[in-house]
Amino acid sequence: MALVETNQLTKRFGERTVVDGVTLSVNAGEIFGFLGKNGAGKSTFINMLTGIIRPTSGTIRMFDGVGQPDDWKRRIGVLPDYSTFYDSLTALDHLRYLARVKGIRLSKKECERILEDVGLAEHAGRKAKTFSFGMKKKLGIAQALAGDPELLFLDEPTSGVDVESALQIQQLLLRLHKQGKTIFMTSHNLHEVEKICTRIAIMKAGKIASLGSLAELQAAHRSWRTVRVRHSQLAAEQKPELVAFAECIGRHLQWEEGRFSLQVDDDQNVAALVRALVQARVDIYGVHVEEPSLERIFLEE
Ligand SMILES: Nc1ncnc2c1ncn2[C@@H]1O[C@H](COP(=O)(O)OP(=O)(O)OP(=O)(O)O)[C@@H](O)[C@H]1O
Repeated sequence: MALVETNQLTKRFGERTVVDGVTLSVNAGEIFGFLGKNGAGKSTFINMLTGIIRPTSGTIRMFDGVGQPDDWKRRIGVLPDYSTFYDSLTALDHLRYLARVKGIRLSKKECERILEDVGLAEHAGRKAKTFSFGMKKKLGIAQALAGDPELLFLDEPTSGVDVESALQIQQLLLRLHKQGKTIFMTSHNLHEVEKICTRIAIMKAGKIASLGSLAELQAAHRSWRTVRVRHSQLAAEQKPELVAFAECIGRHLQWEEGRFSLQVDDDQNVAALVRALVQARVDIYGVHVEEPSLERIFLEE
């Protein structure tokens, strides 16, 4: 079931088209990673889906067309690209306040459970002005979870937080996913996206440049796989010839003492490389072929 479907969704600010005719659908049960360089249009896209800004043109269909736009607000939880906190309100107050704005009931016990989920249980009664950046991020996620929404829009849920907090947030997202929640998130942490997202879109200048699971993106960019070889010592006169051969069949050659890496676009070239080394009587200690990382796909997209 598609929880989010957009058709030719477009947003212009003045003369500038920031989201350019995006047609996309996100199904129930996905952790959908929405990537793109700064200014690609990700937040603008999310802000249209969450009703913060109005599209210039195109359509949005939520929850498979079931329910009214007023209900959608209660069925989604949002961590916006910037969150506002009130210095003199505690973490608990923030959840209660958000519940009132959303028009949902939230008991103290439920608030405490949410704060526990995000790792803020001990700080429930502390005022937000005493919170670190990472704690505020967790509080923002707690607000998104208020009312047990089935669909979460999280704009950079781990940006600016320390490694330990980022891992805790990633674990939380995986737990929420296991509980059946659908998550639409942006992130600049490609390693995190590789680890937790079930499907990925890369946005470029307002359009979707790539879309699919990590395996599908890798398959579409297979020409970028990297071969790593560990080998025995080369005689001085052997190296120029082997380097010339490697550069002829691949690219981005990096050769150090006893090991090299090369990008190739065809399995035949892996075989040719190994043959060339064997013919040169070089002992091969290891050959490892790596699929392109999301970082490489992202940079070359
Ligand atoms: N209200 C606005 N008025 C004019 N321009 C805007 C407005 N909101 C966003 N923009 C512009 O739209 C472009 C896309 O912004 P957006 O915040 O959607 O990008 P993003 O992909 O989320 O970037 P980042 O990764 O930095 O958060 C930017 O150039 C931004 O300056």
